[in-house]
Amino acid sequence: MLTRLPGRVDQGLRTLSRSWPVRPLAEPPAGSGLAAVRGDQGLPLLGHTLDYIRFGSDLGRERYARLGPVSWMGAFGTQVVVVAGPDATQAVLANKEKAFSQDGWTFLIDAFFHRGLMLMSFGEHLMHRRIMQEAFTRDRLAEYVSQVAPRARSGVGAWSTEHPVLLYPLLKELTLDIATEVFMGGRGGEDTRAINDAFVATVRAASSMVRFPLPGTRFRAGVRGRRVLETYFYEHLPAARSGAGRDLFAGLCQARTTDGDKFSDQDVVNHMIFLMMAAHDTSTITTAAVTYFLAKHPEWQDRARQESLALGAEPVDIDALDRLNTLDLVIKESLRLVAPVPLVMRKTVKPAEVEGHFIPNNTLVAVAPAVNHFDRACWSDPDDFDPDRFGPDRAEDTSHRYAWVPFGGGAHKCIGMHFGVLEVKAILHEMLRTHTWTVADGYRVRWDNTSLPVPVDGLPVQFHSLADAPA
Ligand code: HEM
Repeated sequence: MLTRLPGRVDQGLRTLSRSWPVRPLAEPPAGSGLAAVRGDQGLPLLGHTLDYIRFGSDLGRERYARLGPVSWMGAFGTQVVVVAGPDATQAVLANKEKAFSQDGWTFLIDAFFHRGLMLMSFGEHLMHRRIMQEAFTRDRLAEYVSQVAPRARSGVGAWSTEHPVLLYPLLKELTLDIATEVFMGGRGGEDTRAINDAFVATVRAASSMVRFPLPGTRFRAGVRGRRVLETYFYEHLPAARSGAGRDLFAGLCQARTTDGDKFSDQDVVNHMIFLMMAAHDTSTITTAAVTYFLAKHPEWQDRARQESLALGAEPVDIDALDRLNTLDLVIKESLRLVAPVPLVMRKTVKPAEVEGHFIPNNTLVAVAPAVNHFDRACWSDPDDFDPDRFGPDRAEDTSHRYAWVPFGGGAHKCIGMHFGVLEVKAILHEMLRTHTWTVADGYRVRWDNTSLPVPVDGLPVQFHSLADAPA
């Protein structure tokens, strides 16, 4: 749908986006020496929602170049301060003065992901994070990988090579399947379809334009989906609590800090619902982006395949995945070019200063990691696909601590980062070991930014079985 817009409509939207009168958000306190944050409302009510959906992080890049690292815009029916560039990102995410809470997320997704780890702030967050960390140790990750690998194998093995397939929905199905295994230990397998539907409804609702449970809306479906998920997890909780299961659900039940802190039943259920959401779309988007870039750059596909074939046909374990160095470079580059979480939300709990700008109390703040990923001060030719930029000789990602931030930074840095990359690697390893793939000549994927970026057209890919390849 988005791709069919004629070029002149895009051009008109771009011109409109830049044409609004720029004004200060709020006057800084007299004598503070701080500058006002400058920006514009955009369309009444909608603000810049439409241009964001259309242009995604390109909108952030344009505003960063024009308005600097701290600006504001109308969005989500309110005013949002947008922070971009590595120094400003560091100021917000490192949060030294404790001026930024997670309530920026609460505003958007609390109805569905109530009391997930990412929605907690300060002392309470720290306590919950310490407990959750126990479910993400390397030993635990090794167990999860041992459950991912067979699922990846059977999933990829079933994909058609007869004609082009829409990769994105296939990957979504596969990652949901993997989640049922790794997160739930296959428990409640008979309910998988209903749970998947409920889960999809909650995720879709998070990006709903309508923010009330009116009949027929995504929001209402999401609230219902949340209820289904709660019932489901509470039903399976006693078994997860009592057994010695090695899945994530059991891991959260068993997690204890050295001080003996542990999760209540309610905590476990809330965290599970959030974790499913946090893990699912992000890993799917990353796998889709890597597949796309490898199709566009067959020399990298070949290079990655050599390493996968060298591992042999045994299902991979965590140590084997760690040896796939080329895939590591490609995944990092794909996460740079297509950051699955392009905005990280915060809200001020007191007046704050970022890069000499004054942000009033109670203001929504959106940090834009995707903009940093194209900053010419950090990256050479940032629009090019060039995985070697992450190699030891160039290490462009170390040009600034906050140059490469697909997983965020500071106290809320993604707790599932290693698991996410391992899952993406396990799927791609299986794809590389068994197939080659291409996209149509001249094809360029377009990302829909209504929620997290997803390929507008489902990403058509033609797979060829390696078994059929000439020797
Ligand atoms: C490629 C995959 C992933 C990407 C790009 C990603 C990205 C992010 C980002 C940017 C944040 C920071 C949010 C903030 O600062 O407010 C975050 C937080 C989080 N992620 Fe991920 N994520 C990925 C995979 C996963 C997976 C697989 C899991 C779980 C198994 C997970 C669980 C979480 C949790 C629980 C948080 C909140 C951490 C906290 O607030 O302390 N993520 N993720």
